[in-house]
Amino acid sequence: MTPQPRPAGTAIVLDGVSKHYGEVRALDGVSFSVAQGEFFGVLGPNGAGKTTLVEIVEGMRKADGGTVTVFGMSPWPRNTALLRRIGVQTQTSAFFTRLTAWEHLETVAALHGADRDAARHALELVGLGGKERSRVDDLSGGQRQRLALATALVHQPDLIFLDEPTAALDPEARRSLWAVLRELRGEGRTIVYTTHYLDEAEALCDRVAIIAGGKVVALDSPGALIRSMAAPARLLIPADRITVEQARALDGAERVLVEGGEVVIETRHANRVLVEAAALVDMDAIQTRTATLEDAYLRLTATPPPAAAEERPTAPTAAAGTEHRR
Ligand SMILES: Nc1ncnc2c1ncn2[C@@H]1O[C@H](COP(=O)(O)OP(=O)(O)OP(=O)(O)O)[C@@H](O)[C@H]1O
Repeated sequence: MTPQPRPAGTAIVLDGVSKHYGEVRALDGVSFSVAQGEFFGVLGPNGAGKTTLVEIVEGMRKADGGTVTVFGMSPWPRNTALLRRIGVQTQTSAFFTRLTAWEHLETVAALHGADRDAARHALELVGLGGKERSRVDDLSGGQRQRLALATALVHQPDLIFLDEPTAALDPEARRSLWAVLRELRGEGRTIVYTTHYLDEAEALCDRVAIIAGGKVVALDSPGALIRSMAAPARLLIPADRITVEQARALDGAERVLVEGGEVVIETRHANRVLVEAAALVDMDAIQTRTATLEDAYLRLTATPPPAAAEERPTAPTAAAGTEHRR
């Protein structure tokens, strides 16, 4: 995404933050900071500790150890000076369901001490301008998601927490919400965004923290993470155009798989393999897929197989270096 000028300063600082629930160590010495104006993603498998982390920063949970500051203040105990600077959108956002979308937002704006113009701005920003007279009850799932976002934005907070804001949206609605999120970033707001949609994190985030087992296992821009993991590119060639043996013989081919009707060649030297493959197959038949954040994420969060598994007899495998997936 195009870099935008950022407001100077740091929005969030975490230093050695830990949290236990009984025996469960949900967070274990988490330290990082988020700059003002940054679009910051928090990624990780189920149970990694993302919600716990975000709730601690929001001031909804107390950490057991370490320190947290948001705009230089501690969010715990509940800090009312911070509340007006923070907007929170969750999967379970509460609505005044019997009101219209406009009445709902106007009410939320009034509770925050914001004016009607702010409510109007939030409604337009999320693309619900045409639905202001619809009752909240009558909105579709996607429209409710947008209203949840508008509700989090109505008081024009400096720092916005988004929890899977595009969950359950159709592809077109997702893309149009991406434009809204980019606009928020363009306004210089800081965004902390939790998601399992890695394509979305790659498209939107300046940096992402990948959390696994309560620890930060990686933190960088999506591009830098992809490069640092040296995840291979994939060349896809229809299986009726090239044999697995021919593919394996190409200089630079590291792994060859058959997926559906395609021979898939994984390589960190895509150009070299492409030139070689083009001598055997029409170039138009070759599709190239470069590595994505999802590839890097899967490598970073891969759980090693249990030790006992090594002692189990191994199942017969396909030819070395070749795997078949269906
Ligand atoms: N209130 C709680 N009491 C006990 N254990 C909890 C509580 N909340 C979370 N945990 C545990 O703490 C760990 C981290 O949970 P958390 O909800 O922070 O993970 P998460 O990354 O947000 O997961 P998900 O992606 O599934 O929402 C998990 O093992 C979870 O079972």
